[in-house]
Amino acid sequence: MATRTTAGGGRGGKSRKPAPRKHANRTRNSKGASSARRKPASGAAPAGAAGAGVAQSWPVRAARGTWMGMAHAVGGAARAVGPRDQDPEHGDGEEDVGKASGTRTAKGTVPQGDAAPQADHRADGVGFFLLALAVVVAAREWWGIDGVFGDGVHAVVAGTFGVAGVALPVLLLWIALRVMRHPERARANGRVTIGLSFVVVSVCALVHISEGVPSPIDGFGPVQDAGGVIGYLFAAPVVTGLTQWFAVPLYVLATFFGLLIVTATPVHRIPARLLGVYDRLTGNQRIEDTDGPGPDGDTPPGGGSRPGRRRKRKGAGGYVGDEAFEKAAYLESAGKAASDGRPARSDKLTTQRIPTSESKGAKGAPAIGPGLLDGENGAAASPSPGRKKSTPKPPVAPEPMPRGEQPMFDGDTVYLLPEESLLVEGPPHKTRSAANDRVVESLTGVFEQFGVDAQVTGFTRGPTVTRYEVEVGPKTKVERITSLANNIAYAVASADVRILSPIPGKSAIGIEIPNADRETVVLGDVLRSSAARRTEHAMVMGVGKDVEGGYVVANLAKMPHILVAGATGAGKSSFINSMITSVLMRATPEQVRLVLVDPKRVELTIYEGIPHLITPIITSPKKAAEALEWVVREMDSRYDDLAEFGFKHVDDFNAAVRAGKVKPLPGSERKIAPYPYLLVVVDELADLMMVAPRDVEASIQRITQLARAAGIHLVLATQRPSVDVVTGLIKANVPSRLAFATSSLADSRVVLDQPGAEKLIGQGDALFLPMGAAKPMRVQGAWVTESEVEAVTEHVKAQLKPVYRPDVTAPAAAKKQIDEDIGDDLDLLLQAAELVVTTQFGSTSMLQRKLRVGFAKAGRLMDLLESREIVGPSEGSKARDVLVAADDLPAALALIRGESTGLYDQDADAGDGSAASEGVAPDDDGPASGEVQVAGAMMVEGEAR
Ligand SMILES: Nc1ncnc2c1ncn2[C@@H]1O[C@H](COP(=O)(O)OP(=O)(O)OP(=O)(O)O)[C@@H](O)[C@H]1O
Repeated sequence: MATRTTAGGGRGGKSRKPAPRKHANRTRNSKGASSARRKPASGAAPAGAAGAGVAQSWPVRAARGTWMGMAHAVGGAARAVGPRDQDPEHGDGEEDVGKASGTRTAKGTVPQGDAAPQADHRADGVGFFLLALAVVVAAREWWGIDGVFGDGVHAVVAGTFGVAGVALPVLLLWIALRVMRHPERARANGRVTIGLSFVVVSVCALVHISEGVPSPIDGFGPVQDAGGVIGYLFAAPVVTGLTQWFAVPLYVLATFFGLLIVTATPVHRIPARLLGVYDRLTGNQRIEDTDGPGPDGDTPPGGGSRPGRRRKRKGAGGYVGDEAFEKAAYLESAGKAASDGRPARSDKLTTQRIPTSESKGAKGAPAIGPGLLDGENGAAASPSPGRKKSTPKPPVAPEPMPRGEQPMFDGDTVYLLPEESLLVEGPPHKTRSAANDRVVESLTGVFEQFGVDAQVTGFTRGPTVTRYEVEVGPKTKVERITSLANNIAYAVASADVRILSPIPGKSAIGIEIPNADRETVVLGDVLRSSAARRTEHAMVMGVGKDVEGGYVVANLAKMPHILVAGATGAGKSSFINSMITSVLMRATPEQVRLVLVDPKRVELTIYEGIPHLITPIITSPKKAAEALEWVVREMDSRYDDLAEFGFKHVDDFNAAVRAGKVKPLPGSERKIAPYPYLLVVVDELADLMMVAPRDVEASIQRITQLARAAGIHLVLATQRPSVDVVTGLIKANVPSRLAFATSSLADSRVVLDQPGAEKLIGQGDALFLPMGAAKPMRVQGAWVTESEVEAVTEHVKAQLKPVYRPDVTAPAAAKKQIDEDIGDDLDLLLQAAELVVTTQFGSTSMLQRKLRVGFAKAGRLMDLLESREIVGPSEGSKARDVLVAADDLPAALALIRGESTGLYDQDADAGDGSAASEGVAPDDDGPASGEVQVAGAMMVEGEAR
């Protein structure tokens, strides 16, 4: 079996030898060098065969200059007419068939760097030549211009292609326009040439057969009037050997095949492509693929409503179903390499207007900078000069914002997403290297040595590991291979050999062996891949590359929460960096807001001051615990709004708000605006679990159970995936997992519920188990350098200052009046209550044993439980009666915590956090609830523009 080529290396297949990295670097350097060399010539001299260093006489230079001047003028005109599709993968825009017109650019995107104008020049030269040729051929073949020259042209054209030569001008014109309008698509030229060759040869052969397969021996005239020399050469042998009954279908098929190659259409995508062509012709817009796009209500980063998308996805009731059950991870399909990706986003897509707030004059604060209005709370909203200053400890809880309201970005500001060019391109993907061949030899050697009837039938090379496929003979037990694991490891000199038996979906055993020459997967390439471009959802992040070299991206909104774990140095922080950078690259602060918790104090500092933050980066675990409680309140408050306006998901609510369908209740002055997604990132869960395990666990549980529909998503990272940090409760509610190398098998089991992560090789090598997936997929995490992150954050910070919510890290005003007699024992008391109620066994000695406390302490806890009517009075040595049923445990715990309303009782607590803490009347008070400010933050009216 041949090596599968899935990424960067393109679809060259077996024949294409991947360039070693060194060579790739050299190529890039030489490109840089040559462009530097050419700089003084400033576009006059094309990159040509003459070479920059060869001196040319002035007539030659003048002729070249004139030619290229004309070529460039024509090329420029060709590029200026109409929209140009941008497709980085295939260089052809075929992928874009059926894509919403909003993804096209009116101006077109010019390839970046010094190489871009050079490429344009070269392309113009070639294109202009082809154009001229088309005119010459048309002059003779169409308009019958006579003369010696004309006869010569006819002899060549008709002699070669026969009557099919009539179509040559059209073909030449198409190629010329393609070359001039899309110089960046040069990489696809090989494919297009092969496809066209198939078409031309087949058509000539068919024409020749239809004319009775005339032979040049009988005179050249009939050959010219049939399929020309090409037609003869291809038709005659097949017709002679196999009759025309075979030849005709063969060449019809070959024509069809050629067209598929030219348009880069895999057979299974033919219907979608045809549909796309139909849509294009009729101006219809629809989702291009079944598993691609984000949930309804996604707005393209640049706004712009997408009627087709909505039409297809919206059900009759307007609710699209539980989008979270759609796929969380997108994989680039085989062959869709994107290492040649260039930014395809139009200016339109990267721009978002943040409109002037004519609303809420009472609350609006004065502008503090050009185009910027500060938020409600001047002090809290000012840019954060440094963490210490930006997180002043208020002596009293600051005045919270009204329920549902979020800080607004005001002002007539145009927000531009960062240019994709801020993220560098990585080296091309290798599909095979000498190291792979050596491993194949070693494996074969091991099988021979131990007399096992097995063969390495192929391999797929990923960036970090290669999966070698082994097929065993008919009477050979699969276990014989697995039992050779140690010998294989010895033979290939690597301890990290992982055997998959079988490879899912294949009758073959997979042996994953680290590459001696591993590659770095750069985030920029992942975000430019077709997998990433398939959806414009703001919460899509670049994950990395899988073992087959295909890019993997994931939609954080569909995870809907993820646990990231791995030993120190395994790559968690790098993953979080890639994730946040992905969000910054794709989402405006109006679309996604971040709560970053960084108890380690070093990892996330670089993001301090970005406008996506809803509160300064939280470094204190205690404040982090409070922030989680705020998230719970925020979630409740969003739920209230959804219920009030009759929506089930924040996406639907947002879509309705954007469509102007959500009106404030009569008498209310609420300014209704869409909610942003809220992404809460905790970069060391263990630190939080140390300070307030119960509170943190309770908040996480509540958020993870409910927050999905409210657009709130958690990312929990830890280097200690032990059961006391990742408790059963947390695990049960965080469905997506990403395990980097763990230090033990037990840790791997905690994260993934299965072994495997302990065999990973670190530095971003990970097992990814998105929600709903049966088996984890191995990925090499995307890498983004600090300077790239800095460039991106500088870009976003330069445009908007963060507008912080003042109440995120403030303890809730209504929070718990913990009884004095409990003192510091709250956590223990809660555990005691839980033990007693769940076991229905009121024994002091049990508390002693289970909680590991002394007799005196256990007795005191029991007395406290008695005073709260959880257990009955002491009956000597007998166990006490338990007065609370297991079902009522949450309410009992809430009572101990001093929460006036049941935190766990959803109905009772709807609006509690907000109403009680924010001093507005509770929901059931009609007029007051109508006056509550809505859902404030995200004024995305600008999208309509
Ligand atoms: N995706 C990646 N690609 C290439 N190298 C990586 C990748 N991820 C991590 N590394 C390498 O591993 C080193 C450690 O990574 P990182 O800091 O992300 O680990 P960590 O798991 O966060 O560790 P800690 O828990 O100690 O913070 C990085 O400095 C980098 O050299």
